Amino acid sequence: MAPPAVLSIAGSDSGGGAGIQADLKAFAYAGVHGMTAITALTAQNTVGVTGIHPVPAAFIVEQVRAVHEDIGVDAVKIGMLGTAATVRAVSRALDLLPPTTPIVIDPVMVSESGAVLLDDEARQAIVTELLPRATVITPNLPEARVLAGSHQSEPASWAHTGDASDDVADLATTLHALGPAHVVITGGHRDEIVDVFYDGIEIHTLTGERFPDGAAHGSGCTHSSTLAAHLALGATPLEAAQAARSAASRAVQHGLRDIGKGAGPVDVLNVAVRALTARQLGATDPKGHLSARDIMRP
Ligand SMILES: Nc1ncnc2c1ncn2[C@@H]1O[C@H](COP(=O)(O)OP(=O)(O)OP(=O)(O)O)[C@@H](O)[C@H]1O
Ligand SMILES: Cc1ncc(CO)c(N)n1
Repeated sequence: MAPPAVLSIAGSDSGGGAGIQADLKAFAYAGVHGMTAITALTAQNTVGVTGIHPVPAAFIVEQVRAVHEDIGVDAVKIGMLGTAATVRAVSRALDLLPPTTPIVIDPVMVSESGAVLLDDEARQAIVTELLPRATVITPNLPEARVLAGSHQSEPASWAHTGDASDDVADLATTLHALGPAHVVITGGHRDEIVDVFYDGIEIHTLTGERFPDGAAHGSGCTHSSTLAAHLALGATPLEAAQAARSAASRAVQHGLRDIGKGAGPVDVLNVAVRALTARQLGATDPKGHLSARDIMRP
């Protein structure tokens, strides 16, 4: 039987750490077929973003139409949007899909390296046009504060610092009132790594080990894509959020610290390949960097 087909509507990261490049790896790790509708090209590496080239609105819709008409879309993950025109195009594109299609929105605002990936008008458009359509939204703590209206986006202050005074559960409730069916506030920006899940009734805290942040570029993209994949596979939103937390956390644990001069990319696939290799061949490469081809060899 064919695996579910999951669509990422997101930006491209030329450095291969975040954006659609991370999303496709997360889809492969989850065992679903990944598809993409690219919203913007970024010229990006581990240190910064040197250029952003938005895709014309009509062409964003065209990409979604193409995959919907032939392949079908079992769940959607939405990442970097950039401009209000793109937000509106994505909203139009979602109108093409059956209304029951699970939609996961990661309201990407700032890259790990500090670059602004969403302008002010687009932020407002996300709140009015997209949040009410979401099955799950997955902001990190600074994004949650901005969406809740309590903070302006101030990239320089978005360091990974803990903020004990912030009541994350209250924030989740405030965001839920904006229309999404479920809210996950991810924990990467706090001292303790706890994802907070809210379904409109109960708060659940998803705990786990914190690994050093050295190679966490793409953790949020890996998280939201895994979540969408598991919804497509039939998991409940809470189960999907747990699977997403676990995949993102392992991807940070095995992140590639030696790639680039900044925060290295997370690595969700290599984890899977190593695990398979160890199980199937009873051995791993001393460096642990095996390709899928290596494990397919007779
Ligand atoms: N250092 C870490 N150790 C373990 N898990 C982590 C770590 N950092 C992030 N995570 C997990 O990764 C997922 C994404 O969280 P995070 O808050 O980092 O997203 P983000 O800030 O949107 O990511 P990005 O940096 O890609 O924009 C969450 O499930 C979170 O718990
Ligand atoms: C294209 C893209 N999407 C998302 C992020 C957030 O990590 C990024 N840095 N780049």
